[in-house]
Amino acid sequence: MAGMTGKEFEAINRRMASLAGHLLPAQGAGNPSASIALSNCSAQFDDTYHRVHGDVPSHIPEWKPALDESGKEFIDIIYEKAVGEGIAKITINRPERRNAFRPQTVKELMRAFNDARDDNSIGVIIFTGKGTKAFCSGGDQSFRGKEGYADYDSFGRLNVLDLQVQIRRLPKPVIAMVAGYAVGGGHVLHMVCDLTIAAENAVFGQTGPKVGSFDAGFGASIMSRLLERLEEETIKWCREINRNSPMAVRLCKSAVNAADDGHLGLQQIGGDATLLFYGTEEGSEGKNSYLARRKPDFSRFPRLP
Ligand SMILES: CC(C)(COP(=O)(O)OP(=O)(O)OC[C@H]1O[C@@H](n2cnc3c(N)ncnc32)[C@H](O)[C@@H]1OP(=O)(O)O)[C@@H](O)C(=O)NCCC(=O)NCCSC(=O)CCC(=O)c1ccccc1C(=O)O
Repeated sequence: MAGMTGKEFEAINRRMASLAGHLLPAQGAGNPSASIALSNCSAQFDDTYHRVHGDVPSHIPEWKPALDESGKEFIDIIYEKAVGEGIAKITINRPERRNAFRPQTVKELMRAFNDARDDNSIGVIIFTGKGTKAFCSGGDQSFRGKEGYADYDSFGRLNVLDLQVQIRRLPKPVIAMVAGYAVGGGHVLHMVCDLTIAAENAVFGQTGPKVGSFDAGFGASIMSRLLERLEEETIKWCREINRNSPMAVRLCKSAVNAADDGHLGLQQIGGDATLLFYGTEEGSEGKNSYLARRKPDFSRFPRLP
């Protein structure tokens, strides 16, 4: 297991702060043990924002089982939504395999993430593993063949790569809630989330070479750990994020990833610009004139300096 450097810790702290929309105490930077302070950071502030909005509650919400639009039951995951608040929770449910993922698991995760993305009532998604021993121990090695991972109705493929991209591009914050091992492909899954909240027993690492695998993609990057009252802390972050403007949160996520993601990052943030433009009268004039078979009249829209 590798620890974080001060720089990495500072970077992740800044990343968390940008999504939650508040400043972190200065002593948090560069000190891994200061991640404990994150759990109390909103309570430490006596400012207008906190006077207006009050403290963020951390009680566990009432979770209701959810299905995606196909209505098919999930086998390898648990998909839930908090009653009355915009939080979805997606849990890998294979604790007997330390939540290793097989193709079935990955397919179900993709369906659930898709549903959470499309559900307007959801503002933030928690991604976790069942039990306290593991968040996820990576690809289930008993399903590994020469062409990748395959189960009864699939051919060999590294389908978790699609899931990684899906989470990275999903325009809502995804929080990894990690207890126990997050290793191999499981480590990569927490790395593609926007924030990781970890229990004290969390262990992060790249273990691929031990089993003749490796991740040359998102696998070798920052790591985080430490924090008690895991679910309460995670829920508190979800609620704080959900207090913010949804479009601003969406654009923050795009912006945070844009530079690292190159053309894909540009496509995401460019797509967000298109989305905003569709909501304007100027954008609508183009569509309306086309549908009405008339010339568009863009003359009433200013050419801003
Ligand atoms: C996680 C452990 C350290 C936990 O140890 P411990 O608590 O002692 O439990 P165990 O008794 O070892 O495990 C209990 C039970 O679960 C089985 N199990 C655990 N992990 C796996 C797994 N990954 N695959 C299959 N089975 C697993 C274990 O065999 C036990 O079963 P019993 O029948 O009860 O004996 C420890 O379990 C451990 O080290 N596990 C292996 C960790 C690992 O090496 N993971 C795989 C790394 S490779 C990978 O994830 C690639 C994924 C991928 O798709 C990919 C490919 C190419 C490029 C990129 C990627 C990518 O993911 O990004």
